[in-house]
Amino acid sequence: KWAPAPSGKGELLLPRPQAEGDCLTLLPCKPAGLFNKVVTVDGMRVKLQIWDTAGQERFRSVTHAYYRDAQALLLLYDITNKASFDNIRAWLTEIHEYAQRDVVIMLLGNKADMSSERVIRSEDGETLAREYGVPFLETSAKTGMNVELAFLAIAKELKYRAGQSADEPSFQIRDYVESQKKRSSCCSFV
Ligand SMILES: Nc1nc2c(ncn2[C@@H]2O[C@H](COP(=O)(O)OP(=O)(O)OP(=O)(O)O)[C@@H](O)[C@H]2O)c(=O)[nH]1
Repeated sequence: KWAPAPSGKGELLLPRPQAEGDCLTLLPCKPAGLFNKVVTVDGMRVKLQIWDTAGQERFRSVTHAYYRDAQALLLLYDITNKASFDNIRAWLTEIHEYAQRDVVIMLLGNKADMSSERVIRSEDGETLAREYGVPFLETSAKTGMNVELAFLAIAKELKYRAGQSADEPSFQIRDYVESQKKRSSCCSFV
């Protein structure tokens, strides 16, 4: 239940709440959740076990243990919140230090439906993703835009890696995402 803080500092102990009652008042009181999602990839059912950090990332209290063994990491920022975007660099640095070397990383700019409150341009997300060589999508949990695609792309990449053989055509997750993604409409026409 208790684990060292990130960045290797070690001495500060932070809670990993497992249930509502485990929380401290200054720390997020929602338990980090585990969810299963099944996606069908080329006729094969792939079960993804998804760990939602449930707000702990805002307190930088997501410990290495949360993502050290993960095969894929979805990094989300909120397109209406600059701080959430600015935090992504720190997480990418941390992930490169502590996550598995071949972890699949995807950058998602969420709340794409909230165009009137947007402060992070789509191009800014694209530029950051390109800098780190990761696929990028803008998503909306409200409308569902690109949500299935994000999970499908991850599942395809993991399935490809698991069964990689010389005669199988190579799968490029960034190309796949670029070819499939829906873009949020920028303008309204009267
Ligand atoms: N319009 C809109 N609202 C969203 C979207 N995603 C989440 N929200 C809203 O934003 C608020 C926060 O959503 P959460 O899913 O709790 O966000 P979170 O970052 O996971 O928060 P924690 O669970 O505390 O980490 C809620 O009111 C959601 O309804 C989205 O894509 N569009």
